Amino acid sequence: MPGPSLTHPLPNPGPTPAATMTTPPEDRSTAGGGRLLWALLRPRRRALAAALAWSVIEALPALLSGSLIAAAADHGFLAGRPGVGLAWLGALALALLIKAAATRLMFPHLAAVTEPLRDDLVRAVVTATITRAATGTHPPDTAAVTRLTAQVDTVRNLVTALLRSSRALGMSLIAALAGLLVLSPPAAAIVAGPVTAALLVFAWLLRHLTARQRALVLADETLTTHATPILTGLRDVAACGAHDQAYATVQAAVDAQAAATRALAWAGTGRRLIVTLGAHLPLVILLLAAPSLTGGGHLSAGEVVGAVTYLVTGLSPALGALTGSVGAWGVTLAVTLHRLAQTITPTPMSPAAGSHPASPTAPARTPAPTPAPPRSAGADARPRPVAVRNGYDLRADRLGFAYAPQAAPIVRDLDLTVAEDEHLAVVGPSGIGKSTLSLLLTGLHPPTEGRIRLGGVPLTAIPEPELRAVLALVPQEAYVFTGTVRDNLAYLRPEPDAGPADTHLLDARLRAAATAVGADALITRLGGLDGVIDDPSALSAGERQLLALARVHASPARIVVLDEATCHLDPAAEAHAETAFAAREGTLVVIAHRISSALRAQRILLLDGTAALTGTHHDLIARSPLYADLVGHWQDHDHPATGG
Ligand SMILES: Nc1ncnc2c1ncn2[C@@H]1O[C@H](COP(=O)(O)OP(=O)(O)OP(=O)(O)O)[C@@H](O)[C@H]1O
Repeated sequence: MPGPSLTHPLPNPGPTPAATMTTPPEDRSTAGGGRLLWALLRPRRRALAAALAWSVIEALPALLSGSLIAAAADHGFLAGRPGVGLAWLGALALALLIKAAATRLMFPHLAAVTEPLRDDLVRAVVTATITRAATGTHPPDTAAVTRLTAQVDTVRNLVTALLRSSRALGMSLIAALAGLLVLSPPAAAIVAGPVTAALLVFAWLLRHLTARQRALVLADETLTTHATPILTGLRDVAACGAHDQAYATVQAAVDAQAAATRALAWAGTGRRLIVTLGAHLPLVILLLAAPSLTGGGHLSAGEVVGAVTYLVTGLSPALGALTGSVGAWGVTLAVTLHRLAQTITPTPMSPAAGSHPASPTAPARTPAPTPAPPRSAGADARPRPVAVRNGYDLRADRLGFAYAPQAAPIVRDLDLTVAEDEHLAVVGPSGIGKSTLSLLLTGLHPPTEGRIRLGGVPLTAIPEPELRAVLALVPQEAYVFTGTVRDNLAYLRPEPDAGPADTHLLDARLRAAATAVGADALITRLGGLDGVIDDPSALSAGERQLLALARVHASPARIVVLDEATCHLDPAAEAHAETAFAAREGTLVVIAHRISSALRAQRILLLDGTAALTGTHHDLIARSPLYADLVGHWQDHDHPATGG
């Protein structure tokens, strides 16, 4: 029976976070989770039975403690025969030793249950995700796999913890009650009522805890879904100064998660009541009734001590820990298993929405999160073109940078001038510091040594909004947010004045930028500038790059740094986009990952870890064996058939 698919993991979020997380009625059953758990445990039932058998022996002290202490008191210490009393206590010590040995022998059986369980679950989750991707139009949703394998680990840890503690505690509880019944039926009668009431209240509370826990898991998943694209494009978020925009996209999910956590914590406080009702109350009643019970000959003094022992050392801790562990871990386990059960039931793909079907984890029935608010808090910080008095040449003097005070510097003593309107390519082996340099040149990381000046003004002296308006970085992973295509492309443009003529001009500028970088076909497919991007993760990495390139092309930036910003495009599309930036007014710095990018530049900067060389392609081929090696490697890679 197919359960609801992870394709639609979330209820429909509305404006109120608490309401958005309400679980739909058909989702309330945890039967799917129970079936999944049974399917996982069934092949290991022998190991489980062996672990349970050892638990019975582990419960020996709980069963015997009260009776042995009663005997020690009545027949030993109170009868003036301390030796006999000590012998009874010795019997209790022996029972505790047997318990320790049983615990030691039980553990391998427990491990035989829980360790393979994790492997089976991971296999099922990954298989279901790949099956879904193979039968649909989207690549495997790696974020979902990460999220789900985290849930698998949760399940493994919870099953282990529950089997380890609750199994023993449950046995102790039963053993303490059985021991009390054997020792003294009147005492057992006093305890029976409150314990039964406590267990009934616990059963009722469990339903609430489960609902709250499920709401929390859903809130966690919503937050992950909304936060993943932001985390992936974090550099682009920083480069665009889009912190407020990015936070606005996840804010509702963050608030909903906080509300769900608080609601669960409140429900959890009810567990304390259960211990009070089931263990503390019978103890008080027993102590109050003790004089009449002993006076009437129903109980001996030793039996009262024995009954109190059962309550204090058996029933109370077992009930407390059991309600704690089942109420917290058990509820989490039930909910997490239920989510996994939904996930690993392969389901048909959802029909594509327009030309852009939702990704496997994209909540297709879930309306987009807060539609792209025009940059709220960023309104004041909106980049405005700035006139830098002495032009736009970018000059680094004795530049140095290390990621930590004790770490080896990535950039050392670098002197570099990038002239206004120059087209520079930066090349070097992987990990040499090209991306780090791009962050320094655009002022996104302050250097640890030396300084960078723009038109003679240190970057640190230029206000951040002005800096962002002039210097634009397009990193490898582009940030595209939920909203219209226009919102995305116009993000770095100054706000047009209210008039329709301004809007018209802005649209023309955005369309021209899109055409220049080769994004026009994509934008037409998305529905034009008014088209809504519901789920940015449904776009391919190359499509997101095209949108980020068009956004920066349309911006007023005078210096653009492309840090492998075209790596997901094919060589022809890359050439198209780079040529558009080269033709655009202003300076272009390209972190090159293909020889063609280097060849297109007027000048090349080669980073080799100790020194930085600049020159044309031919200069560097003649002067630098490292550059010749890099070129050879690129040629092999780009034209393997020619053998370089
Ligand atoms: N945030 C960071 N914290 C610490 N070390 C970092 C950080 N970012 C990068 N590094 C390290 O700095 C060095 C240079 O990294 P960088 O990404 O700048 O190199 P790159 O030349 O761009 O590499 P690639 O061509 O592979 O993208 C690497 O050793 C990298 O591990």
